[in-house]
Amino acid sequence: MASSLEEHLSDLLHDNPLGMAAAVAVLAVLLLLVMRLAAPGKPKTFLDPQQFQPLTLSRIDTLTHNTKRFVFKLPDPRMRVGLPTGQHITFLAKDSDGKDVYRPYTPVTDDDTPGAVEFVIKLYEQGKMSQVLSKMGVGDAMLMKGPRGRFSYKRNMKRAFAILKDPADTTKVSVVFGNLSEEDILLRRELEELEQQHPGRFKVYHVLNKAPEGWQGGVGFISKDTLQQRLPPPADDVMVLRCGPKPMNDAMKGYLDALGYAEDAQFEF
Ligand SMILES: Cc1cc2nc3c(=O)[nH]c(=O)nc-3n(C[C@H](O)[C@H](O)[C@H](O)COP(=O)(O)OP(=O)(O)OC[C@H]3O[C@@H](n4cnc5c(N)ncnc54)[C@H](O)[C@@H]3O)c2cc1C
Repeated sequence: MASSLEEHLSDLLHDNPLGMAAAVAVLAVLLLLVMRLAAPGKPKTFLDPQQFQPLTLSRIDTLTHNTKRFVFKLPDPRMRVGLPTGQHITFLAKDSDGKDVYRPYTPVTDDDTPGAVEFVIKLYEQGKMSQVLSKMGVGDAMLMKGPRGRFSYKRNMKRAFAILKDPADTTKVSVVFGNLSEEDILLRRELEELEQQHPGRFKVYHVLNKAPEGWQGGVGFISKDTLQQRLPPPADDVMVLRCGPKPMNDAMKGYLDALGYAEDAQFEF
């Protein structure tokens, strides 16, 4: 039997060497695939809450006069970052004096994205981490740890912010977005696209300190009246999330308290 199989293979190779070579190549690829699938221990997610690990920068896009998108490559193209919605990642770097600087950042890619994680970061001339990020180039590494944060989102948890791609989630989102000038509005096109794709479910209202002539949105600081007009009134299924500089967050908390939003219906990142 063995010798007849050998003879058969030898005849086959002799008659059709290219076909045989292709069959061997296909078999080798299949074997590799089976070995990869069966390989134990390859992590599916990157983040480790216990330790900082380096991620290599693979692309930098300039978005506005002071904001860049930083794309980091995960160690395996199939790997995901491993960050639940609403949580953030801590970056660790050395400042110009050699001291450790820790800063939190929230990726703009979601946790289904394989092989990469992207951040949109505003860079401040005097900011410690901003200075490190400004000097980074493709191929440089940043130390990251996570997930971090007290807020974790569950579908339909509250009308807080939606997983818009989840058709079973009926959460409605109202964003009041304050900026200094029109040039400072980040991801404006993406936000407008979300409004168009989810009419009645996703709304953005822009407020500018310095508004151009003919501006349709709010002008000045975000006021108590703006919040009253643009947010759903307090209710058991309404939650307000604040994110911004401390003086602004403190002012918003005062307005939200006065408008009757309960303590546990407010969250500050
Ligand atoms: C949960 C969470 C998620 C976040 N996610 C993001 C994100 O996705 N993208 C993002 O851009 N930011 C994000 N932030 C903000 C981010 O963590 C940092 O606070 C921000 O990048 C500034 O850090 P920095 O070290 O560059 O500035 P810092 O050194 O902390 O300085 C902060 C400010 O003080 C000013 N300043 C510093 N030193 C001086 C000085 N000597 N004189 C005058 N002014 C000075 C700086 O110009 C800057 O305006 C997030 C914050 C939180 C809490």
